[in-house]
Amino acid sequence: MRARVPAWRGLYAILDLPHAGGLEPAAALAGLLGVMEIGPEKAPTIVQLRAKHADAAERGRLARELAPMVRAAGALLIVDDDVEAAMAAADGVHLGQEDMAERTGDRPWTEWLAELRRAAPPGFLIGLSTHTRAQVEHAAGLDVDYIGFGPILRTRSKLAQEPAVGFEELETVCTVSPHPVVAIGGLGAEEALRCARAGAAGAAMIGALVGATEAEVRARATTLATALRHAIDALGQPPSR
Ligand SMILES: Cc1ncc(COP(=O)(O)OP(=O)(O)O)c(N)n1
Ligand SMILES: Cc1ncsc1CCOP(=O)(O)O
Ligand SMILES: [Mg+2]
Repeated sequence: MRARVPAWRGLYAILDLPHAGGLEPAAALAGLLGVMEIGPEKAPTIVQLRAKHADAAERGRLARELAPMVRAAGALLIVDDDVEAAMAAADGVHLGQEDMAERTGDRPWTEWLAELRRAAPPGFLIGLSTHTRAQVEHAAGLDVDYIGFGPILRTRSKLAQEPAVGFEELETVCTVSPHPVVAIGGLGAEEALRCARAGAAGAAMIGALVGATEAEVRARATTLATALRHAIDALGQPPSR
């Protein structure tokens, strides 16, 4: 996904901080990046830094600390919410509907995104959360690289959450979205396979990737990424685009 034609598919690992397993950010990240050992083309290449409780300075510091580890592993780092930290240190940003509304005010989203593209480095990725079909249709006219869609199921990792959308709705959205669809919310191994079958390009996870040690995180991430990769390969068809 470094180029703006996202052929990427697989596990989208979210490093949610503070880490629920109690690990330091670098240790949790090292666990997630262990999946690169199964080969970049067979592994998740995306890690998102989601640090909702950090202030801008701390998030920027975390992004700068973690980005070299992610790059050294051949993966990509996306920063949640924080355009400035993402542009300074990472490969992309993930924005939600509320993030966009706050950033754009009265301005059309297309105009603000065009400005972001001009300011951002080449290949900078922009992801947008969607929760309804109307939002997916709106996103279809926006210059974003992928959409998140969910929560597919209820999640324990986000307090204020939209209603769960389910797998049937995911399948419909995957057929109508011109952008790759990253499913999110309440996903584990079984659910991720259902997302792949529904046509999702990726499955994003927080809780399923939490462990009390780096080795435990690594084992979870590797198992999930491998299962997802096999399911996608078995489908033998491109994901939603
Ligand atoms: C891949 C992906 N999809 C959706 C989200 C959620 O973003 P948002 O709706 O802005 O909520 P927060 O994560 O910021 O609380 C995501 N982070 N990643
Ligand atoms: C950030 C976010 N946005 C929608 S669901 C969710 C949390 C996903 O976490 P989990 O994989 O633990 O359900
Ligand atoms: Mg957000």
